[in-house]
Amino acid sequence: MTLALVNMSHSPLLQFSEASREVLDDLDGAFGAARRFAADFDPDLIVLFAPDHYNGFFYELMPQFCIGYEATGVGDYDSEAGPLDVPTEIAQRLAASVLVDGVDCAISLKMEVDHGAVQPLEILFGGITAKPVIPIFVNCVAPPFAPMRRVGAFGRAVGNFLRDLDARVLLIGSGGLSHDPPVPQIVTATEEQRKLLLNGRHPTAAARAARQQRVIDAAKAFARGEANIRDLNPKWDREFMSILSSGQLDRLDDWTAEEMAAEAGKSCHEVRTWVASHNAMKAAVGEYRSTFSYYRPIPELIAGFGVTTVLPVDAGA
Ligand SMILES: O=C(O)CCc1cccc(O)c1O
Ligand SMILES: [Fe+2]
Repeated sequence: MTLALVNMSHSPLLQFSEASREVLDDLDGAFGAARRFAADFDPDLIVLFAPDHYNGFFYELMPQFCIGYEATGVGDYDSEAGPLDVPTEIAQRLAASVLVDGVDCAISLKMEVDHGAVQPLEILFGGITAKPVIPIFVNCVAPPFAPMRRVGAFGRAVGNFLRDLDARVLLIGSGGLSHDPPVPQIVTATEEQRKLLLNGRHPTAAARAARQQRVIDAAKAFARGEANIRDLNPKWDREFMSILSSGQLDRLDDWTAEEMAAEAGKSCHEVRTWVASHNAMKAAVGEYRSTFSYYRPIPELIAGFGVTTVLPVDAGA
């Protein structure tokens, strides 16, 4: 086993925003650093912790964690559609091992993934089939949420399996830090939104376009300071990132979902992918160190945007 980790925020607004050249160039610099890190590491396998935004997982049956044995990109926001290259046999052994380790985890023989899983693969590797990847869904948008200590335990169970796997594995955690994009909420949903949240699989092109346009318009208003969504919280984001880089992951155990959303917006729960992946890293390798870290609050993307790369302490300089 040899491990490396990349955590990165995502935003489908990257392709649809009015962010300035300066902002996009700055962000591209961070993507470049993460891309070089991934290329240097040259993984045999990617283990990708990702949220879903009501494209593959719905309230009809909402797990907290799900390991994909096969997976397909749905192509929202022009993200790449089609099958991922999932090594099914390893995914099966991973799931069995996580269960034996004491964390109840769903499996999917036909997972559908959205920009949350696809965007980091596109940015780091140029596409969804460039490398074998095991996608792992972590519920980050649909309350109620697993307690943070459970997210940690899940990550460690994944790490315990990877420790004994004979492969170079790149862990990825995908998702924003503080942010509050207008994803429909079950408690305030209209009749039509309720249908989407319950089982909105495979919407018509028109329905998808309308839904996405709402988010694109909200981003433009937010950048002008006019949207009715929660502000980004750079202080919270920086503190969260410094806890992860400190290695003291148990400091996150008692964070409650309500406090997190109150401080950093409803979609800040996407940090659960960072927490799971860091716990996996720590369980597999022991001490780790950050080798690159970028942060910038980017309202045009509705994202406190972070990019970090991490190696085991004993991996050399
Ligand atoms: O329409 C959606 O599905 C939400 C899109 C979205 C926007 C900003 C940051 C994100 O992380 C994100 O996922
Ligand atoms: Fe997201």
